[in-house]
Amino acid sequence: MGSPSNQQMKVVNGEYGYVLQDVPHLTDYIQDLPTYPNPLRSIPAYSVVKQYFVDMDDSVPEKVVVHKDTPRGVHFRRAGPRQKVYFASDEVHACIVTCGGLCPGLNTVIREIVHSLDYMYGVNKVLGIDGGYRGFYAKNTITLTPKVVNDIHKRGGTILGTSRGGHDTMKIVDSIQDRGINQVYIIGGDGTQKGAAVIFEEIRKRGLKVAVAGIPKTIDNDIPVIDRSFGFDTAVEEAQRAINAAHVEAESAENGIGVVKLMGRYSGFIAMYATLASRDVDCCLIPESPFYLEGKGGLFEYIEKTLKENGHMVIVIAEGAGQELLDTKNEQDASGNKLLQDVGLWISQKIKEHFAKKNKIPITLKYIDPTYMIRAIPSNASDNVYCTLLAQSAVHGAMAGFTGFTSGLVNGRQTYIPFYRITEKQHKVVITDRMWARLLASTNQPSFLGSKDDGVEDNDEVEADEVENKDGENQGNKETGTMK
Ligand SMILES: Nc1ncnc2c1ncn2[C@@H]1O[C@H](COP(=O)(O)OP(=O)(O)O)[C@@H](O)[C@H]1O
Ligand SMILES: O=P(O)(O)OC[C@H]1O[C@](O)(COP(=O)(O)O)[C@@H](O)[C@@H]1O
Ligand SMILES: [Mg+2]
Repeated sequence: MGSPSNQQMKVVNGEYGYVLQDVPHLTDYIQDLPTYPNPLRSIPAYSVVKQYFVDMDDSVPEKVVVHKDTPRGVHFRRAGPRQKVYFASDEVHACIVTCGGLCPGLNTVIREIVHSLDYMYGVNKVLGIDGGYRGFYAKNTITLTPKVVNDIHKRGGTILGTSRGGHDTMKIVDSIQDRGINQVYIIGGDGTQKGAAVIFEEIRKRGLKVAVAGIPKTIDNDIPVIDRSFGFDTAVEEAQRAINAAHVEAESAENGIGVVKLMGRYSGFIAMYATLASRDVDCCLIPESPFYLEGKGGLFEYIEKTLKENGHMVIVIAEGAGQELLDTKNEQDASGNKLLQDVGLWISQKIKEHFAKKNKIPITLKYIDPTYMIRAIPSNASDNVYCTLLAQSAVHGAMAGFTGFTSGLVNGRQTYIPFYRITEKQHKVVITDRMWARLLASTNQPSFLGSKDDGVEDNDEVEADEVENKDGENQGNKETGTMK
């Protein structure tokens, strides 16, 4: 994707260093659009809520830890229903698409978009696009009604299907135009949101009255700005089952070692949180923290020491960890994501070889790979509520005429975030933050910083994040009540 256009970069500067990184609005490029009173006013459940409508000037700060002399900093527009809407109920023809890898909660988001459109705004023309972006021009659509989606939150996956690759901007926007769609809800990760940004750009160029709303999806929690991604909480919880199994197996054998691989292509949040939650893990390996096997301060030395002291151990490894140590083939998936080698299998083999060579310590190693089992389950209670808020915020935003935005939780508040902030970088664990230090303290594992080629100095992304995270604690993206 090229640099964001001026339309996408709407910045408002206020007093005392206040900055609003605003999102585009249909009126930015279409003049004299009619407005309508928000139909929520006449719904009994909502009409009793005091101050139900969000004030036009409400915004949410990106950083909540401040000093007395620092400027007020970057803010995002607060999400929620507005007094006026820019679509009449019977004028709306919405569509929903899910792209990229699976994540717990996708069906809940789909359900809640359909329900919010219908029950809050009286909209009953909603299409599901089958099989990701390419479904816009290559497949049939699915008619979505509250009845059709009523039970889907109990199922894993996405009832719409998903895919990688196949993003053809012109064909997608042609299809949107030909079908008379005027609200597009795009659920997906970093790749998907980049695709959404170019779709928005083309729609704006064509001058179409079409609102484009993104809902951030990533089981890896690798999307910046937002507190955490939906499905992450579920993934951490489900990972406990695999870790427990590894621990039981390891404990039951002499010199038992349990190895658990968890998802996390570039960001090790699932592994880090699953480790912190479990307390049975002796070593957590993530992509952000390079490690080495042999010699002083290396993994083998630590395994030997742990087996001697405890008689067993559990290792959690994120799928993207240690890839630089493997024979990587440089292959990509259809979306351009690097295809990874199975690091869990590799490390299990290396450990077995090491102890076989030593001949002194017989070990029993069990390797557990629950990655796709974790990804395919329905979302837990807390993620279900979170998905509902994300979906409702997206619908309120599109109805209010906002476009080119991702709905996201920032410091515990729902906001509208411009696409360029979501796609500009990946959110990663900062290994010099307190949260990683807590993990090292809890597992007692080596930091692997002793090696001269530990890679930390060379990791630009980590350094950039470190600066960003000065007020943070390596959780979602900053200090919040949700993920401390
Ligand atoms: N830079 C990009 N521009 C346009 N579309 C993209 C871009 N990167 C990825 N996509 C599209 O977004 C979709 C999902 O991307 P992918 O990386 O597979 O998953 P995720 O969105 O979960 O990161 C795919 O259909 C892919 O073609
Ligand atoms: O679904 P695939 O193609 O097997 O890819 C697996 C990848 O998908 C993920 O689960 C999520 O990645 P995306 O958010 O990019 O879809 C990664 O953790 C994992 O590396
Ligand atoms: Mg991705």
